[in-house]
Amino acid sequence: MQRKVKQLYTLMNRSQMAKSQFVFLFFISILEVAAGLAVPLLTMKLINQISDSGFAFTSLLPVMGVLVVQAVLSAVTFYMMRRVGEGAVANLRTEVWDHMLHLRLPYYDVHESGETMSRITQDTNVVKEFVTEQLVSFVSGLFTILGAVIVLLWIDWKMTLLLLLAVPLTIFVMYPLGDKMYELSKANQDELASFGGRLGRILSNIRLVKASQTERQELEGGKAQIQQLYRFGMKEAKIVAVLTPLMTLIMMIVLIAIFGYGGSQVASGAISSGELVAIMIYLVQIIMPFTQMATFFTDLQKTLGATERIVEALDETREVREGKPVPSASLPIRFDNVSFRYNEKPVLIGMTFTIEPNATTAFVSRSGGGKTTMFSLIERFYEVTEGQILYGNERIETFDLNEWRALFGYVSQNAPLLNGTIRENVMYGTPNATEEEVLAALKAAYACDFVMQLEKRLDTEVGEGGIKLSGGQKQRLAIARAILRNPRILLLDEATSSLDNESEREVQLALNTLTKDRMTIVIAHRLSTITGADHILVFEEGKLSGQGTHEKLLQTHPYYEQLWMNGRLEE
Ligand SMILES: Nc1ncnc2c1ncn2[C@@H]1O[C@H](COP(=O)(O)OP(=O)(O)OP(=O)(O)O)[C@@H](O)[C@H]1O
Repeated sequence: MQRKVKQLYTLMNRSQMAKSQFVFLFFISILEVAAGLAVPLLTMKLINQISDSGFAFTSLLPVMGVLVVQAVLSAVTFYMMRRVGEGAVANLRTEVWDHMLHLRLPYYDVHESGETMSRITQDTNVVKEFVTEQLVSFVSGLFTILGAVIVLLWIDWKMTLLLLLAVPLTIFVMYPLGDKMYELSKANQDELASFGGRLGRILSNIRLVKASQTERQELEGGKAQIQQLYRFGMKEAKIVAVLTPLMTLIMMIVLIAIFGYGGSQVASGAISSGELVAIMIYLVQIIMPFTQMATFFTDLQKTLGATERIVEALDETREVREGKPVPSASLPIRFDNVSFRYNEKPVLIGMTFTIEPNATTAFVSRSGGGKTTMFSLIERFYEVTEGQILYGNERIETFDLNEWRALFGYVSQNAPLLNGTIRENVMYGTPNATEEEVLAALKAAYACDFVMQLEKRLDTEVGEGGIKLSGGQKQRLAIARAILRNPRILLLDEATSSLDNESEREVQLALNTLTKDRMTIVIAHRLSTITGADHILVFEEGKLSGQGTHEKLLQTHPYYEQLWMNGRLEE
């Protein structure tokens, strides 16, 4: 528990919560509490005065004055409280978002995006509600209780001790329930995150779901999780349902005891009726924050659960971005005895080869042979398990990551598009491009004609993942994006796979312009598209089994020859 509270404290510190504002808030709430504590005393005075010398309007003024001051202070406290809390949580969200964007790719191999989303939105929201709503009212409640108890001790210490009997009783009730609440809320948040993950996964593949008619199956899966969430909710409800009336019950018992005792004191003349009224108002002032504290502790437990999950995510390693500047000359990329595995199974074993600048190099293997993995290693999405990859004579990990990734343009098999307009998609990664440059890139990618026929042209929305475009159109936009980026190194993954003959010819022409005098690495699925490559690397079983030009390989490499005869690489 202590460790978790410390975690929350560190997290709030990390969120750069404005300390000066917090201190100001603290003082204002003390003032508010002081004003509140003065009210019963002034009321006592008023009643005593009325019973001594009758009612006079002016004797009301002090109480009214203090009530107005208290109201103003309360408004300021509320506003400041929200300001500090909202500010802190905005910073926290920014930090989590920033962190998520810069995590190493392997994190996303094991965490679903929906789960990550829930961390950024829901967990931070739990922290926010706690900081903005509970924390300060807890502090001012604590002051109110302390102040009221001190004044009560002064008025009648015996009665106050009777009142304080409620404290151990309450702690006895609250502590075990609070622990249970913590476990529940963590399980609940985890389930919610996993439900978010499911939603993201299913909704982004809704076409597949419909085509496979798996709506019912997905509904059942979702329903099971919804039911689980319901059960958690109900368990939580049971605890709160018991806790709140239990607290009220304890308070009522104390109240009745005080009433009985106080009444007899007034009857015997030991205290005045003004004093009894003051005692009663103090009691109300104490009871209100006291019952609130029951939810404070359950909320604290909930918040600690959320905090732990945020801290877990923030503790994940980020990509190291700083490094040497990348040399300005085009240099070869060399794989020097590189081995790589994602988990247990090795994907690449002892690879040694060179990719020359200003040339087109093609990777050939059966499906699953590790071609995409090599792209990922070159782009530094993953790190090699053994050996090294060199740019010139330097290991690629030593370069500044931003500069390194800026070298690449990537056109992939499934042409990823983001939701947004055609313009936004082409300019993604090149935000400063001019209208002319965008149009030139579209033209070079043979995409200008179809874009100009669209009603809104460059401002046409492509839909989620480019759903409103054909496969070939998407691919040509991806090529236009790469052309606009004008990268030093071009990575092509089966760039012409979803085009008909006519578009394929056009795109091939565009690619020829794009690849000219540029280091280009192509993943080949159909050998016909790479016969003209300067250099072809053939991989088998995770190892390099041959290299050379198409003609040379046909003569010297039986496996390559066999692939060529088959005309296809897929199993
Ligand atoms: N993120 C990952 N985590 C674990 N294993 C992976 C991951 N990505 C790929 N693999 C595995 O690594 C092996 C190589 O995959 P890779 O995608 O590099 O092959 P590929 O040659 O590009 O395949 P294809 O031609 O079918 O696109 C495969 O066995 C695949 O299952």
